[in-house]
Amino acid sequence: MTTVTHPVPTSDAIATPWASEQTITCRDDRVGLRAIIAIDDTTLGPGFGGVRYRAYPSTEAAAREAQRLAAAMTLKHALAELPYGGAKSVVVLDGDAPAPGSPERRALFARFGEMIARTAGSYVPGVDMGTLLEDMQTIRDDGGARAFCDEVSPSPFTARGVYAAMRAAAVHHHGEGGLSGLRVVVQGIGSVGEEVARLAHGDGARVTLADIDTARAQALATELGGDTVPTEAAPFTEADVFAPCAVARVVTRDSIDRLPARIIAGAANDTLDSPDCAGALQAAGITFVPDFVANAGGVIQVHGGVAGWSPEETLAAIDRIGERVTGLLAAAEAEGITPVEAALRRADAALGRTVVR
Ligand SMILES: NC(=O)c1ccc[n+]([C@@H]2O[C@H](COP(=O)([O-])OP(=O)(O)OC[C@H]3O[C@@H](n4cnc5c(N)ncnc54)[C@H](O)[C@@H]3O)[C@@H](O)[C@H]2O)c1
Repeated sequence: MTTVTHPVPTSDAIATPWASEQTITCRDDRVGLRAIIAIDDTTLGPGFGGVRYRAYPSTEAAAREAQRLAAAMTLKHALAELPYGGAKSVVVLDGDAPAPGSPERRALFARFGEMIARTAGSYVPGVDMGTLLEDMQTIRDDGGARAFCDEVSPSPFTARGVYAAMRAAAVHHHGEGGLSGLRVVVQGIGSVGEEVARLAHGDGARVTLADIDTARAQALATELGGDTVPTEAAPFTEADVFAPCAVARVVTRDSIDRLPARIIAGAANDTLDSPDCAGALQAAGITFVPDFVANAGGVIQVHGGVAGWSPEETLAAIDRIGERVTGLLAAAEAEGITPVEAALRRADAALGRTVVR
């Protein structure tokens, strides 16, 4: 049996109890489970969102992350016109994660699956940072819960959508040539960033790559005839397009004056450090494609599987992210608002309420 060292959650465990429609804590000491499920909004359908498995400095931080990411999923699904609400869960990691395929890991996700099943379909999990397709299979098979992302990785589809978004923004700025001849900096050469770099390169862009795993970035740069920069230099590297595909909040209020790229479009959730960055970017002449619009390719692919779409229909739906970006950029210009505000107004209309700005 696993030894559990987590402190018992106290009354301050949930950061903002009313931030989500429902926030559920889960605990089972026998398998070392501490988890938080945030179901942000079910107006458009069951709350769908990944299971993040990582360490947190406090229970409050874990709850905040679940609620914040769940709210972003609400926006993502509303903008992608998918019949899902927004949700997210975090499983708190204490020490090293049990190895994939180990009995400990299976017991943990089986138990979490049982707790997810109690939501009676209001929460549908998928993969996220730290979780694997096989964890979703455990949640489904041993826990008895509905789970998405249990067979196919969403990452290549997310990358395709990011590329469509980036290309649409480039056409908006530079005309039909799209990415041809432009320099694209990709920060984070993981499962999404690598494919984004390949697609941009295939479209005639020169790529500059950055990853904390410098060998990984260098190997791909060599293959694609590009170059590399240190990760912290990536946003400030001379370029036409900056694609954040690693960590959150890389665009801060005081960094905007130093960003050379005129287009920011990437996969990373929560790219802006604070909401006022959107206006500051616009004032600086930088087109920011909202991350929750650009990175919806994975959830569109998941829905294609649920709805029985053909592979062609799924890819066409992902490619329509480009048309959506074109429409948002045009609406933002016409109305004198930021692309983020244009997207939030669409979410307001879909959800029948004003979402938190
Ligand atoms: N995978 C998806 O389908 C999907 C969907 C929506 C959003 N996202 C978001 O896109 C981002 C990338 O996802 P992924 O699946 O490719 O993740 P991943 O874990 O496969 O890759 C992340 C990469 O970023 C690198 N990295 C970590 N910190 C870095 C830093 N400070 N600077 C530069 N590189 C750094 C890692 O070494 C790794 O190569 C994440 O923010 C994720 O939340 C992913």
